[in-house]
Amino acid sequence: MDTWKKKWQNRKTKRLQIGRLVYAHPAEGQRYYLRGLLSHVRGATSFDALKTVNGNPCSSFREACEHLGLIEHDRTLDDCMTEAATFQMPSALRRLFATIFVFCEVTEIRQLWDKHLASMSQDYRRNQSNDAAIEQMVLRDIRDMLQSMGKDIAGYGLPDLLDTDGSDDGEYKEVIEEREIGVDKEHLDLFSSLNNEQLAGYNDIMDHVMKQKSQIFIVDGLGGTGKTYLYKASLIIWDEVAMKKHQAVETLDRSLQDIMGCPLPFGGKVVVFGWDFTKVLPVVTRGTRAQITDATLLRSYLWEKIRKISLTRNMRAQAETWFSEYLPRIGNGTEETIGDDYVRLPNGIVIDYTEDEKAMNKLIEDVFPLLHANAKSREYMSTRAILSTKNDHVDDLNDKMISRFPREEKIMQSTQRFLVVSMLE
Ligand SMILES: Nc1ncnc2c1ncn2[C@@H]1O[C@H](COP(=O)(O)OP(=O)(O)OP(=O)(O)O)[C@@H](O)[C@H]1O
Repeated sequence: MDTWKKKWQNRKTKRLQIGRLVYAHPAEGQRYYLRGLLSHVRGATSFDALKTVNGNPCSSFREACEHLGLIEHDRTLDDCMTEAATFQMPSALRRLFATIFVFCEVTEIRQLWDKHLASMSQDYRRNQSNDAAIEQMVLRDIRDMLQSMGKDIAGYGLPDLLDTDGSDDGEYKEVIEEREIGVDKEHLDLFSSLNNEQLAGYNDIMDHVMKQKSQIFIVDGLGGTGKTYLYKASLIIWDEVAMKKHQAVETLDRSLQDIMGCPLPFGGKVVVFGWDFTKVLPVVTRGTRAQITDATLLRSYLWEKIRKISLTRNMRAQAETWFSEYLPRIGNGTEETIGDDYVRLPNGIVIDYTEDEKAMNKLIEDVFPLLHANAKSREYMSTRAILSTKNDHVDDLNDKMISRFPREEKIMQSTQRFLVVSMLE
């Protein structure tokens, strides 16, 4: 390699030398794009040559990078936001915007902002009609996310953020927002339909919540949204805890003791766990039965301290009496077994088996009868599903189902880098 001393000179040593380009961060602008070009364009003899793509001169290193496909065009990022807006919640869109801001080289961030502000602010619009206030709320949220990624929102041409710390009375906006969520009457009315067991459990839990509210804890040094959430919560519900390793629950116990400054279990908070140990247990890679059992909450020092409320009536399968009786027999291990591990499934829920292919087709036809005619019905498609224990079977079933859908298959490469397979008209 030659050396540069006001002009290029041959190296004096004849040994082969391999140089290395210095690193450049995307935020360094032209230097970053120049580095990109130097790493990919062979044989360029000048800066202008680097800026020439397929014989066409570009006005900047960045533009040359764009034409060479080395960086994403602003339009792809715009497409990415537009596409995400069709299925993502506004909070997820704001996070995406912040991620684009930090990790992609957007030249027209303001244009991206103007175009997608409406979709990024939909949730705020429910409780606020003032556009300027809504804009500030979105800006604040994005500012916070950028801060957590080590970037400052100022100086990029976004609207000015008014000087507030984003909280009322020192409260985090997430906490305020949570508190503002209303409960539908439909859900409140469910109380009146609880069965006796459920009602007893509900009253028991609410008694504890009321008692806990009258306790006062001395807290030393509380900070962070998560901590505030936990500190203010009257009741914490953790469903399907049977699938979790007991260490996870013990971590919550210690954290709450720490946050509440109280040595009682879970810092004195009322925590309700939902579980059913006859369902899925924690995953212990290549674990034996004993190791899996050892991982459950049953083996925790907390288990003895937990008050158990049993719900024994199967309300889901009320109409199917035989099923609501059969299922607990399996769970409790009282159903007759074949060998150690097998049980006989009633004929009514089994499809005839002759060979894999035929059985699979029969299964699809049983679960999705008249698929062709109903494929466009949301109600039909969303009320049935085939579950399988193995990914291979899922893939196989998926292929078979897709081939049965009417119209042509289109495969679209998502700008969010997922492969989306859609059935478009
Ligand atoms: N008291 C009730 N009256 C009528 N329907 C009920 C009642 N309780 C529950 N159900 C219905 O039973 C079904 C199961 O309820 P839910 O999901 O709350 O149970 P679960 O124990 O959490 O079930 P899983 O743990 O399997 O998810 C729901 O469709 C629910 O509407």
